[in-house]
Amino acid sequence: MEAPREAGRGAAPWRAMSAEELEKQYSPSRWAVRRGPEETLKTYSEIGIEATAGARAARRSLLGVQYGAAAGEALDLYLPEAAAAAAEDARPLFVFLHGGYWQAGSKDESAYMVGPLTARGVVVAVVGYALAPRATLDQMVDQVARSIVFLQERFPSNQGMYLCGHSAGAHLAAMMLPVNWTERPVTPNLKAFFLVSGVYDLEPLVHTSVNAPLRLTPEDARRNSPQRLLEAAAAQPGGPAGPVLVIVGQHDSPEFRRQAREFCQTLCRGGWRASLEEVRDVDHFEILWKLAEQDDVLTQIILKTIFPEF
Ligand SMILES: N[C@@H](CC(=O)c1ccccc1NC=O)C(=O)O
Repeated sequence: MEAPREAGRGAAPWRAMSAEELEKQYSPSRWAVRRGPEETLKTYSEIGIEATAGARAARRSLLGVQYGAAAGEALDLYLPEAAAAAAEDARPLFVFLHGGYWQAGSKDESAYMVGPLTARGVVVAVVGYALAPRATLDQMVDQVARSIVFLQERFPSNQGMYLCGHSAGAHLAAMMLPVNWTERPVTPNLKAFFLVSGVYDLEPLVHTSVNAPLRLTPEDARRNSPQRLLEAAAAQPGGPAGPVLVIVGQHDSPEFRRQAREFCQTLCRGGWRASLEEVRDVDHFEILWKLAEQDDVLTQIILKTIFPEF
């Protein structure tokens, strides 16, 4: 059975796929090369829990800081070595959004990168957001925007805000690109985006099991697709923010890799300083859990973006 098609929409390859193939393309664990799907997801969770416990044991942290009044609107802050409190404001701020298809995952098992980044004096914020079916995608996008405003107000002298998301979190981070911050209480000092193994055109997901708790219509999907929004918009009002690194694993599925390529092309056409980074020999999950390693290639890309002079 072929995935439903809408007359007039482009010849995107996913439209010619069977429902079974589409389901597989958007099941990242089925593309892991070193372990089966179940073991992959189990390892991903174990490493996330272990890295987060390690970060909370080794670093000063402020947990469950509410950026909004609703349930789920909280973030964790991880602070570098005991700098003078005032100095914390004048540091780079790395903001992370976890994956889990907007229906799973949490800030409490996502502090993978805290060790290497705080060791270099970077403040790390791991943002939580409400999940489906309790929250809609539109509400999650608004929560992320409000968390970024909150962080800018909490760290007004920050040396740059670096927004990173993995998988569904990369989607939520990408949805910040078209935001007109003049309509928000403060304009964040966004210096770069790291979009890791994301989805940017959500319409294919409407026809997979991912959509069960989200219940997106094709219109909901298009409204929440940065690929669609940025095709129509030029670079961010007031000029493009800093570099946008669209990152994908060599062993991500062909659809995830196509989405990364096409989104990067759209950004470049819109005047953004975007680049495509394919990380060799990692799958959808290894690409993230290796951020716990100081010498990991993606850790080094992030650090060289934050500290170009080093
Ligand atoms: N059921 C999915 C799980 C998944 O896609 C996922 C799991 C953890 C973190 C991110 C994920 N993907 C997108 O956000 C799979 O089979 O790969």
